[in-house]
Amino acid sequence: MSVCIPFTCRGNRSIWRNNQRELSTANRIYQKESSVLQTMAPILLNATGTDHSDYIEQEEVHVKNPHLDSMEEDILYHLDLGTKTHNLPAMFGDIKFVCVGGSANRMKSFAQFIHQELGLSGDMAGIRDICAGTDRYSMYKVGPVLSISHGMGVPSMSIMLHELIKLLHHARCRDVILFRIGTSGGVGLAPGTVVITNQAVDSFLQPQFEQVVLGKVIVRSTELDKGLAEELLSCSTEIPNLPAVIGNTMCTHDFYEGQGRLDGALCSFSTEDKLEYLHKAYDVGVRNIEMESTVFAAMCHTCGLKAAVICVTLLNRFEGDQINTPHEVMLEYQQRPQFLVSRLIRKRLGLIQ
Ligand SMILES: O=P(O)(O)O[C@H]1O[C@H](CO)[C@@H](O)[C@H]1O
Ligand SMILES: O=c1cc[nH]c(=O)[nH]1
Repeated sequence: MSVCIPFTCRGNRSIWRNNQRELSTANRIYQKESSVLQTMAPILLNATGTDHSDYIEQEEVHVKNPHLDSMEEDILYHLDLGTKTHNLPAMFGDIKFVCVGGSANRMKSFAQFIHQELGLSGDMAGIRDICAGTDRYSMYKVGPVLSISHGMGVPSMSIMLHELIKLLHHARCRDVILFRIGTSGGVGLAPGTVVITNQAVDSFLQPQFEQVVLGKVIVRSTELDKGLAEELLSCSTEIPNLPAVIGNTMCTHDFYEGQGRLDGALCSFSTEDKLEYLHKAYDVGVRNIEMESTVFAAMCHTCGLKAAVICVTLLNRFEGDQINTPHEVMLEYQQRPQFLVSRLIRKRLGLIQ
């Protein structure tokens, strides 16, 4: 008996509701048979190849770690979840869309917004933070959508993603799509423009993510799903006042010097040096700068997960460094990636044309 209920992304709302009913029946069975289920994971835990095509054929969530196979229990420490303490297939088995963003408040607002957008019943005012037992990340589940904060920078995103991908794997999720909905500095774009990432590049403008492992550098591709990016761009044309482009996104390890800002506590370069760097980035297609896209793209790509990065620009970096946009305008800007992702989700669920 598997609790992984087939889910048709392009199906309609009633299919999803039926799946909810089946899932809760399955969960009751799970509670009786959890020991049997422990041995039935359909996931290739011990996949060790390096070629992405080794993993992409089945649309399951692949964990590339053979050691997990022999662990009796997996504690997802920073999410305050675990395989023995929580019935992960019951709690998360129906997840199809995962939206991540830096701020805990933004991801709570997104959960409330998507609840309304999906036309679900119930009061969302007191929505529960699934990770409330830890103050590292916040997580909300709304039907087939999971909304999670990741904090700022690559290490924070990376820790969250390790545990999120294991969570999706333990929960036996299938056909999951991940979106990063964030903010960024624009390069040659009007503030408020949404950039859908074509390629995530590092500070050397290379489409790769470098991780130091046992004192050696491992390089991973930051390829994102081109079809998904085009689908998002097409959704943007259906939403009024939502300027969007597809462009490359530079991911840095710092907000100030690392992004060529002249206004940090330290600055070792001139205005001319800054502009030369930003123009060099612009010439290779960079249209925005943020701080997590490379590790997000690399980890999703390696694990065979479809992913997209959608960040609104808060300023045009050719024109300045300080973010002085009024608070209400900033809030409206931050909602733009959410509107876009919501539209795509509703289309995929068959709720709108
Ligand atoms: O708005 P979020 O998602 O936090 O993303 C951007 O904003 C933060 C810097 O202000 C960095 O995390 C950067 O990537
Ligand atoms: O300039 C900016 C704005 C938001 N986030 C960034 O990382 N950089």
